Amino acid sequence: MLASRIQRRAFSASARNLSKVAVLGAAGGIGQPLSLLLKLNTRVTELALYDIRGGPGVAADISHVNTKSTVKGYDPTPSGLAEALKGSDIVLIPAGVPRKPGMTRDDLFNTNASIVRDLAKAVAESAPEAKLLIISNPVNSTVPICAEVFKARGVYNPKKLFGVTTLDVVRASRFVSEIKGTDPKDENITVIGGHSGVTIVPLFSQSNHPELSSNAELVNRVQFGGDEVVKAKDGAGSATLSMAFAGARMADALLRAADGEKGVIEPTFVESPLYKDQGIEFFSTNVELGPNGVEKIHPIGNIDANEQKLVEACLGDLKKNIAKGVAFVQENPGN
Ligand SMILES: NC(=O)c1ccc[n+]([C@@H]2O[C@H](COP(=O)([O-])OP(=O)(O)OC[C@H]3O[C@@H](n4cnc5c(N)ncnc54)[C@H](O)[C@@H]3O)[C@@H](O)[C@H]2O)c1
Ligand SMILES: O=C(O)C[C@H](O)C(=O)O
Repeated sequence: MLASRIQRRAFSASARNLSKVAVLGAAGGIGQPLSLLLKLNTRVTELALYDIRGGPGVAADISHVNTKSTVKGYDPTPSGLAEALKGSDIVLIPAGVPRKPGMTRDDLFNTNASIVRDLAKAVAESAPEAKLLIISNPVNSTVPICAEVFKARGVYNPKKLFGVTTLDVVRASRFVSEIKGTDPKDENITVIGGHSGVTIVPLFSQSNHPELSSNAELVNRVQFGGDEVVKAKDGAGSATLSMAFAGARMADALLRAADGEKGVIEPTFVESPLYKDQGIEFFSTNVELGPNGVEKIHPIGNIDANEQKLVEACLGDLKKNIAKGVAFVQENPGN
């Protein structure tokens, strides 16, 4: 009995991968708490923190947290960025500007598109095998930007590129638990589509509370939850702490899948066959994760008439957002 427990423990320890995780934009509002949460994740063995300002300071601070992983901050130079990326298994990108009240995520495109394009180039050159998690908005466009950059360099692997939509799932679960007086851990809400306004489609008909799909106020709150935070922060940015939590959850899901855990499923914005016939290359649904990233893309499943209308509204906007990202790289390939 004891021997088999020891054997099992020895197996799980030896089966664990060494995992280097890099955060690009690590000194920002999301980057700092995200890096801290990654420092607390025992599956992370090496944490590489890069930012155009403040990376080494954040790294020195976090490195005093007494968990086993090593933490290093890198200089804001091309060679610092390359060093940070080299050997990374997972790269998270929260670099870029956040919204102010009155702005849409698409209003961030002009600034963030080139930031993400240039960081994606560095990832394609220094860590083409890494799983790349894009947080920078507008996610519906920044993910296609990364795909184009990778394609141009012949290193695109659609199984390894993810738009992080986990915050929508986190919010949906929390908002439902507030209405129903339940524990959010028991409220698993699938959210599909993209990550902005009407492209965010919660599927309450598939949850413990199917009747909530007709609760227009709740659906609207999930779709525009980001605006709530932007308004409350009153010019000081958008969601950072809840986003760090969500980003750390997505990274953990990939780390668990890489360690061989089966049945790890998260909704995430990936290249998807589901609406390709309508010219929509990327879509978020539940995705089963494995050691190589995307293992299986789930279909949207049964949805009710309310949700069908939401999906229709989503597809139009999503198609435009994706096309904008693709066109940007084609017209502005950069260096
Ligand atoms: N996907 C989501 O659900 C989600 C949620 C919240 C915020 N966001 C987005 O995340 C992004 C960051 O938000 P924030 O609140 O952390 O902003 P922030 O301004 O606090 O931090 C951004 C950081 O990026 C750094 N940066 C800028 N250009 C860089 C570059 N070329 N290389 C490396 N670092 C660079 C900045 O120095 C800064 O430290 C925004 O675009 C925001 O809209 C996405
Ligand atoms: O709302 C934003 O601009 C940030 C983020 O996308 C969010 O959903 O909170």
